[in-house]
Amino acid sequence: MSVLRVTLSIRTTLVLAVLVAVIAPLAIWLTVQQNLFRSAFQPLVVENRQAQLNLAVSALVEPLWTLNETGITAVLDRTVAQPGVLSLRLEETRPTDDSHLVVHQRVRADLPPGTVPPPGAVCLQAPVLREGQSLGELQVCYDPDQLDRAMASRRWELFKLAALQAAMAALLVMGVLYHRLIRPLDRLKAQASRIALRGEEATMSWRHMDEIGELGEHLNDVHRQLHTLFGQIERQQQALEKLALHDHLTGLPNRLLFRELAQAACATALRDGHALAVLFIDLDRFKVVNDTLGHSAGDALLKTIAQRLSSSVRASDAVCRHSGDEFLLLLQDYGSLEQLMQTVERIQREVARPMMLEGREAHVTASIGIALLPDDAREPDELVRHADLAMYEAKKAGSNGHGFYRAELNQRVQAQMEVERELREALARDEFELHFQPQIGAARGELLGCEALIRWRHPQRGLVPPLSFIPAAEQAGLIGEIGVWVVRAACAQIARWKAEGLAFGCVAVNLSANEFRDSALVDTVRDAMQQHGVRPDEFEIEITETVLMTEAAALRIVADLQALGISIAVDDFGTGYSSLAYLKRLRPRTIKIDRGFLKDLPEDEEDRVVVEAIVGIAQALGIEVVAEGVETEAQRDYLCGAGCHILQGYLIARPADAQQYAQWLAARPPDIVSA
Ligand SMILES: Nc1nc2c(ncn2[C@@H]2O[C@H](COP(=O)(O)O[C@H]3[C@@H](O)[C@H](n4cnc5c(=O)[nH]c(N)nc54)O[C@@H]3COP(=O)(O)O)[C@@H](O)[C@H]2O)c(=O)[nH]1
Repeated sequence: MSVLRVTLSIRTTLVLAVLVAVIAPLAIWLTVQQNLFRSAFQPLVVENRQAQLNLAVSALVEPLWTLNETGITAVLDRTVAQPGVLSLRLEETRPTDDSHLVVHQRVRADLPPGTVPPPGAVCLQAPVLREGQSLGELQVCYDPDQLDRAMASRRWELFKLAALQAAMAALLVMGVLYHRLIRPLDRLKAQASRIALRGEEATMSWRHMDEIGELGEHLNDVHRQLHTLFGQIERQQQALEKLALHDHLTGLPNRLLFRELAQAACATALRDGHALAVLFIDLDRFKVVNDTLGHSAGDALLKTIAQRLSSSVRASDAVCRHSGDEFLLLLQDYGSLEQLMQTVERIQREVARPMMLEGREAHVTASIGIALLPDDAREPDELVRHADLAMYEAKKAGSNGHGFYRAELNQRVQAQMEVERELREALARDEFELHFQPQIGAARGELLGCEALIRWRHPQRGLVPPLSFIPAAEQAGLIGEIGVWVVRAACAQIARWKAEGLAFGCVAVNLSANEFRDSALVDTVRDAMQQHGVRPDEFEIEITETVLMTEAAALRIVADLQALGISIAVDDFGTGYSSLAYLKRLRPRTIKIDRGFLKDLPEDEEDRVVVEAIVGIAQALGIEVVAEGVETEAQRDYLCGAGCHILQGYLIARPADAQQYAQWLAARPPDIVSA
């Protein structure tokens, strides 16, 4: 069903309605009036005509009798001038001479002469009698439209009167409607528009408390409520925006806002040729403070540093918390490089000031990397990345340092990223392989086992040693996947040797510190051993001392591995913290003296002292000592004499792939030590 949409405004509708309401009754009234008039005046007209005729006839008796022509003419002229009379005709009958007929005719002055009676005229006639004797006959003809004419004239008068009344009524009604309806409606409309546009001045005063006035007051209420509501929403929105763009702990802009500020600042600096620097700040020793004094102290420290950084630079510069203990500074128009360095040193001095946390004095320092626009980069993300690289480089040189970005840092990062990409591909293409280096008993030379050492068979570069890719894998977060591969590959190899009937002893694998962050390592090892039927005495894990010192979860994971029956060897012993407390708690099966202590043996006295001390401690704790990197017979003899239990090194065999190692096992002399 189609809906007819009426688009007439209320104003137009009301005007039309008022006009119809005034004109229609007026027209009806006029029509009724006319009919009433006609029916009332019709008989009067007839009577009036008859009376006129009678009057004229009476008036004619005397002149006709006396043959007074002047009198006759006067009566006739008077009669024809009567309203409604068109013409008259008097036939005179002379008493003296009947045969002689005198006829008098009159026509109304505005009619052409000779038309008696005019066509369509209503004619009345009567004899003129004197004492029963006929003196003549008078015929008077009347205008048939006399009444209509009279009515028309009256109708026009009535119409003018009625129109005047109607106009006055319409004006009155329109005036009332305008003041009480149309104008208030217009005001309502304007008020609603202002509310819709959220105008401040939307409240209106309403004098008449009629329906529209009440509606207007309601709108005032609505406006007040909306105003309050919008105010709340705006405040909440501002709070949300602040939350989204600011760090909730320090209140500083976060990296999102920093990016926006930096974008605008870079554009202005490039346009105006001004200097601009981005400083990447990383706090040294924050982790130590956080770990020792607790997280609330760490939070307080970050807030203090945020205040110190903000007060160290101008209000036009931007300070932002990037993440954790990292901050970004945007220094606009910093002046000369010398002035920039003064600012950097001021920041470092401010950060390094001691502070009281949890009743204890604490202090941290700042490592700062600096990238400059436009020399180092032209857009914010790149400036931040380069400043980060410079900070990383500065930190490597020691804490509380600063350094500028250099292009070769980026090249190094590019190379690192390339290695990472290649490592991912290597994992996917299974390009890694394990090599094995034997470990033998120092006293009798019997085979005790081997160390599994990873190699990367690179399609172009050939066999790549682990030190060329393990650090990159650690940085790329790929060391976990590589560790899983090593564990599974070692277990699979053990299963193959067992299937071939080879006596291989115990296989030790190397795992990095990062791998001891995730307790899933225990499941990986258990699953691999179960899958390949490896016994716990056939499998060993080598960890470095630093793992135990730096990874909080490592001790728990090591304990879980030991609970599986797997033995632990502490690698590179003597190069790290060499904490006796850890040794006592961990109880590894072996410790491996780092080959750095062996290379100048037996000549170097200090190395001899270290080796003998390690052997002494190990013996006291019931731990066996592996001497790795044994290259000469003199080293071997000294180490055997010093009490080392196990030997590993080129003197016995170089690391070899599984096939060569199996051949070595099959061909090896029965007693290599005593040879
Ligand atoms: N996380 C993992 N680390 C691993 C893995 N495989 C090896 N590594 C670590 O890489 C480092 C270098 O290993 P590599 O190049 O294989 O060198 C080993 C031996 O070849 C070398 N060695 C052994 N005997 C001698 C010797 O007489 N002289 C000499 N100059 N070098 C010798 O020592 C390395 C073994 O050292 P260690 O592990 O400390 O016993 C090395 O730190 C490996 O740990 C892996 O799968 N995952």
